[in-house]
Amino acid sequence: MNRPAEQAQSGGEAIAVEGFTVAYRTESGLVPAVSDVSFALKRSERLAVVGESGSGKTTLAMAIAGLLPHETARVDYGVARVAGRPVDMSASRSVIPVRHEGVSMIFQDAMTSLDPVATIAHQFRSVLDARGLRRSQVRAESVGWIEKVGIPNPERVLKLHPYELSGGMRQRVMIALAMCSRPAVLIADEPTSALDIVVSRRIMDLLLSLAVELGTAVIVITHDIDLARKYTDRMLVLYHGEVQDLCDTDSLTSAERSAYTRALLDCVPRLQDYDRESLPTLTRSMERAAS
Ligand SMILES: Nc1ncnc2c1ncn2[C@@H]1O[C@H](COP(=O)(O)OP(=O)(O)OP(=O)(O)O)[C@@H](O)[C@H]1O
Repeated sequence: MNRPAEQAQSGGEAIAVEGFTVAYRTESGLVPAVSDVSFALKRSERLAVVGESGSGKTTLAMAIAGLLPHETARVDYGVARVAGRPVDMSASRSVIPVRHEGVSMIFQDAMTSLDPVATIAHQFRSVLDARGLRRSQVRAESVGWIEKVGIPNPERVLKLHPYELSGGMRQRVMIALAMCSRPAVLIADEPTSALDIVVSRRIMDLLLSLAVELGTAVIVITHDIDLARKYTDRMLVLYHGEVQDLCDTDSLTSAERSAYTRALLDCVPRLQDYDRESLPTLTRSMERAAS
């Protein structure tokens, strides 16, 4: 994909991980969820992580963001850098996970990540205070960010609580809060699956234009292959926690792709398939792709 603004921002490495492996601690011992994942992204690059339910997408995202505590999971890796600096990505020693510096994350449901009892102004303060800004600067930046994400009347919105906003507005506030720390990497876990198709595409357009402006690399976790193909440069396909393919989005349909990736693509519903006798399943499609 050729985006001039993006090229101006690109160049530097945003994130690099090598041999990234995560296992959950359970009563019956360590259960592997992600095995030996390696990738690197430049500033403004966009990676989609796709795969069926349970393939390890969220685990990968949470571990990279630093949101898995030590009691829950063990994280092993060879190399982990964010914005060129080594980062300790072993699961957080604290019971309350501490987000890795330079990595922000947004979730499907803004209500679960916004503090329900704090005003929007308070939530901006708690992020922007970390940058050592004066109170008046925090206020001005908060107003600026609310405007940037397309919400009118920012002074009024700052006084509201999350439950007083619509779902689309909450999602926009969450994006503003995630981006105002100017992260090198933004991880968006199913950012639009709770929204209708029109709002969902608008939110993706907004998120990615901010990422271009700030030179932030974006990792989108999604089940929506069409969304991934429209909005990302590269795809990482996971199955049982293992990488099946890591390729340019444009080459996703190439015959060189793994049987799993081809089966996953075969399961994307298409309008022209309306008269298919039975819907494709991953198991049947994989058998066909492998034969
Ligand atoms: N806290 C946990 N303890 C033990 N196992 C877990 C825990 N959380 C997730 N798992 C397991 O890890 C594997 C990967 O789960 P994960 O949620 O990362 O998959 P996913 O691809 O994000 O799925 P989905 O698309 O449904 O969100 C699954 O087998 C899941 O059951």
